[in-house]
Amino acid sequence: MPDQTTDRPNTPLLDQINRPADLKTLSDSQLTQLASELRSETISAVSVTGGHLGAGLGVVELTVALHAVFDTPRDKLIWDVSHQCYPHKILTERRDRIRTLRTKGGLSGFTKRSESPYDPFGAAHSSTSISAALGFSVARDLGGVLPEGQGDAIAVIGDGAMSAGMAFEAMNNAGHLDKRLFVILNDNEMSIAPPVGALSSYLSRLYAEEPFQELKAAAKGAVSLLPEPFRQGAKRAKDLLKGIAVGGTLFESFGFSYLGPIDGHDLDQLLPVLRTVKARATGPVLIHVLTKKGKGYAPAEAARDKGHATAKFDVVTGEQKKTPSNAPSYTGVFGDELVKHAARDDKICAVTAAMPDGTGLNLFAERYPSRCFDVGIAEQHGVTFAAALAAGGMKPFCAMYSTFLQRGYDQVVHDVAIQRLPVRFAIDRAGLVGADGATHAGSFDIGFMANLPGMVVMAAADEGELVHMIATAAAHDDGPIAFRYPRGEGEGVEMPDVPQLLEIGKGRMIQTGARVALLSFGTRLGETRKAAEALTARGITPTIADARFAKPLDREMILDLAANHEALITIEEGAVGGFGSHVAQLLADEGVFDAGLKYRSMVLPDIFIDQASPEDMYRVAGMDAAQIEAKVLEVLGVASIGEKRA
Ligand SMILES: Cc1ncc(C[n+]2csc(CCOP(=O)(O)OP(=O)(O)O)c2C)c(N)n1
Ligand SMILES: CC(=O)[C@@H](O)[C@H](O)COP(=O)(O)O
Ligand SMILES: [Mg+2]
Repeated sequence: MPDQTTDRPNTPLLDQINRPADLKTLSDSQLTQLASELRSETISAVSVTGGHLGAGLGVVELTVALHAVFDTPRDKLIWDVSHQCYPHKILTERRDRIRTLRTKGGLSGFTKRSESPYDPFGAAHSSTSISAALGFSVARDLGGVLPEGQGDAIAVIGDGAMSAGMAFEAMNNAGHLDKRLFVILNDNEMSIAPPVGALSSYLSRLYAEEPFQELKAAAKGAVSLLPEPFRQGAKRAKDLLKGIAVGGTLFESFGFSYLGPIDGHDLDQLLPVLRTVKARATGPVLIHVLTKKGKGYAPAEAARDKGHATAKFDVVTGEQKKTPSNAPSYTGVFGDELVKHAARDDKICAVTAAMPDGTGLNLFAERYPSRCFDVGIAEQHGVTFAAALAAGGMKPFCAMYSTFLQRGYDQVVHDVAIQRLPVRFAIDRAGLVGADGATHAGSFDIGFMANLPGMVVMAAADEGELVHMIATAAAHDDGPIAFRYPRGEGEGVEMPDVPQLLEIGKGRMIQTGARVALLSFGTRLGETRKAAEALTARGITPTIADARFAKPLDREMILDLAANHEALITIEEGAVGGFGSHVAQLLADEGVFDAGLKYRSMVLPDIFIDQASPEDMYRVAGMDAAQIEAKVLEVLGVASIGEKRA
């Protein structure tokens, strides 16, 4: 029951836990009680902050069991993606700050080395945990020294994350090195969307073949039944538990001992199994644990995404407190527009890497299921697959978040760009994204796409522009093309009745002024306009242009702006090495600096910016309207308001 005075759950046992070592003093039945309190505390905390709820609720018992059995931080507990780490944070000396999750100055929503010694390896992109656990195991065996010591390495990886190539690369290597390490496969039959692909079917078969109830009944005696040692002997744990032979598992062929499936919500199963493997394992062991995403909170269990991510919510009703939107989201505009194009052109198809809802392709999948491909968490494969779809005469839109496209970069270079294949990259979550912080910021795509020969790179300044760019990309058959747009809602502009086909490499003038030209690439155009208004009030009316293209550049427009203004400032939501760098290169090559142009480039600073609201993050980056105004004043040598007052 919640404590009515504070709106917080009653957690008498949890209140006595300051660190994981305290769990060692609890009996198994107290650990079960602790898990229940930990679940209530997690729900309560996320109701205040919003964030990733379902995954954490699914691993509450697992978190308790792991901390009760292993000795963190000496043992290295590595959470894959780490969106399920909130219960872990509560148990590892961060409960006092748990209601600051994902906010400016607060706890990160992911594990983070700089935050706690209990987070030995940061994550937020998926499928890195087995590689990391293997690295720790090898470092330990080679005598690597850490202040907290080095014990076992344990990776907890979800069924979605397990489908990615990197997880298999790591297992391949781990089986070969034969190091003692533990992989907990947390199988909840969910990714963000229902998982897809052969591995998912394989895992379902694994436990469909096991009469789970029988296994549950046998589990209390599991310790004595476990094979010894795990790595040897023909019989598998599951064979022993059930008394029949069902053949080797995929994981065993990688050199892992396989144990499971076990009920990940039952501490009577988890504790003996973990204690035994800790005592006896010599090589790599995979423990297959079945859990429910959203477990123990009805609204999450009932939700389509099992409470994967939520806004702040009312704990009693589960109702989310979403801020009403004033404009369509960029993602929504992309999803709607692509469906319209697909209706007219049956060659248009779409690829997502496990993010059908996040990229807006869910609508496409509904309407044109045979032309929409969720490839799972497999950005590398997704890009190459799209390249071959293009080579095969289709018109693929490869829709990925900027940050996740990073994982498919060699494929962008090697399979798409070098072969000049017309893949259309819809790059969502471009720029700073807010609560997910630095790991999810789309900071680098302008740089890494625009430096590729033959790649066309566009950025939408608003949702209307996005409509034009989708149409332009659909029509562009001569090589690859990319368009980027941010997370969240658009500017509220009037939507075009008919999409325009943009001339490749041509920008547009927004307003003509004097002395200084502001050349924006992307959605900073809104802040640029605000800055221009403030400057106009001070008697300086800047010229504003929207570049639309970082590659190819609108040379004519840029050189014209340079020739007719005392100063030129470029503004983009990306790191150094992007649009501004290309403009600077052009200006240098054309000798414009020799003629005395004052040039400044406003880019994301050379730091990883921690989570906050996107507005706050852009302020930290020095890129809001007031900071654009200040930059203009500085470059023109005009005293700013602050300086005048001083
Ligand atoms: C490389 C990469 N691609 C996509 C994502 C987005 N993503 C975050 S969690 C998630 C689903 C993970 O599913 P699973 O591993 O089964 O964990 P669960 O949420 O079910 O606990 C996805 C696709 C990501 N974090 N990293
Ligand atoms: C953990 C993860 O990678 C995703 O859940 C991500 O947080 C989704 O971000 P959006 O909310 O922008 O879709
Ligand atoms: Mg899952």
